[in-house]
Amino acid sequence: MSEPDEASLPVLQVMEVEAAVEAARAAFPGWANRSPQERSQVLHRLADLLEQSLEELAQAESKDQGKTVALARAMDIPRSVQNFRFFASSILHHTSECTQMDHVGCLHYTVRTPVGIAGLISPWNLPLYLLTWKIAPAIAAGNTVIAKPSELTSVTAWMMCKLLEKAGVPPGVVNIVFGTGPRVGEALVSHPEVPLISFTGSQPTAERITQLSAPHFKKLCLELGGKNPAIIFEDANLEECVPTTVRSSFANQGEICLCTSRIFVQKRIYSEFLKRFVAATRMWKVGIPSDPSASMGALISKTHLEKVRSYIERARAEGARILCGEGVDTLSLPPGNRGGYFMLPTVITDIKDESRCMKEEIFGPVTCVVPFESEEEVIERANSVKYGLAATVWSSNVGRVHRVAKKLQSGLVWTNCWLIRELNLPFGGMKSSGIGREGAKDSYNFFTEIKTVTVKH
Ligand SMILES: NC(=O)C1=CN([C@@H]2O[C@H](COP(=O)(O)OP(=O)(O)OC[C@H]3O[C@@H](n4cnc5c(N)ncnc54)[C@H](O)[C@@H]3O)[C@@H](O)[C@H]2O)C=CC1
Ligand SMILES: N/C(=C\C=C\C(=O)O)C(=O)O
Repeated sequence: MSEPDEASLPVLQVMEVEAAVEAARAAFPGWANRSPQERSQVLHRLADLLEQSLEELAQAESKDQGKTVALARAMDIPRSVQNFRFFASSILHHTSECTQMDHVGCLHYTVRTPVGIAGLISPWNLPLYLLTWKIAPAIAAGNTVIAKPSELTSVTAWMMCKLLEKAGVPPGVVNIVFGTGPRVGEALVSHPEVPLISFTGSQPTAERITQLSAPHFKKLCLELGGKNPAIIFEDANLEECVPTTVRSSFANQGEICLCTSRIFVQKRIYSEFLKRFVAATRMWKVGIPSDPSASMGALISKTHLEKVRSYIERARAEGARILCGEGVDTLSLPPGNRGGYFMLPTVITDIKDESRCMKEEIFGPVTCVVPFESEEEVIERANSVKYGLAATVWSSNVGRVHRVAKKLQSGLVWTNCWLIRELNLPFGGMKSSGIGREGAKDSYNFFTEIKTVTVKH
């Protein structure tokens, strides 16, 4: 067969979504009727196979995305394995509600059933990690899925496809479609037989998905960006706070929706914190992704690198100070890698809360540090952006930690730590950071329909 030409590619990709819907529709009754135990066994087998391919997958993820192999090996692939193991186990433990109305002789209970064909769309920053975070709960609950990884990072999804049959996933249960958002993503979102969409990515795309889904009243779970504050009180343990805040700002090149990008430091410790933070940032080595001593690899694309750099330029033009990183320090790379999309982790200060660098998601290795005086003031400033995804609070005062956590408009608050994940509990954001939550019970609720049954006796 000859290669398709450019003009026929969009049509073929949309036809692929149609074929995936047919396969998912055909597979649904058989898969939904299996017991949770049977589905659980299949998920465990898939987890085992992914784990056996850990090194190969980590190398591929790094090559495709730009992150270090060390991070893919320690975080992305193990978490993908854990996603399947976790939902293989949690699906066995759900219970339903029951209430009685003895005065009218009635018993009421709820039943849950899988929704049908789930549409899953994931981004490029944590490719297999986020794709499996959606596939695992969806199929554990008895749905069939059509999953679309980002067109920028599709390789590990394709590698996983080759393991599905071996794991015993019946044909048609997991369908992975490849292609761009406007072509393949929209064909999936607009399809009348796909009643549910779980999406992680940018706010403009989420808006488009919401518009396309509206005529069909689809169930939506949208996990979007953040402009995450770190609030550092004067009684914080800086020994722990500084290295963790460097990690929370620059892990995965700052390309995690949970990364810190606004650091508020109480005035009394501001200079001391800045001194230590800048020194620790300078130790955060940028290197080629295969370098085991590198903390950070390359950004995802030239376009993205330019976007991230443009924020630094903007801050400079506004009179902010760049303390380290881009334009201040020299990036040292082997000659063959100098054309890559690398940049140094960058710390900005003397910047106003109204600056776009303090308001908009940059999604790169850039963080701003500003001082604050009081608890009330910092809560108001932390909440003054449109996002509400993740915050960190650093203090040794237990009462304050609880008080501040409660007042922050944020779906997640980590105190004296960052990115310690409890997969049982709800994950997601408020305000423009999205709608819906994922996690053991929340994912189960999202990927099932509920029905109330009343029995008169
Ligand atoms: N979780 C997060 O918070 C993420 C945030 N971002 C933010 O978004 C910015 C842009 O990154 P992108 O990769 O362009 O994100 P994006 O939102 O465009 O892409 C995410 C996924 O949505 C798909 N998609 C794009 N347009 C679509 C449409 N019209 N219908 C259905 N699916 C569609 C893409 O193909 C990809 O699989 C980043 O610079 C960053 O600020 C990006 C990735 C993850
Ligand atoms: N959704 C994202 C990160 C999630 C991390 C987790 O579930 O642990 C993101 O960066 O887009």
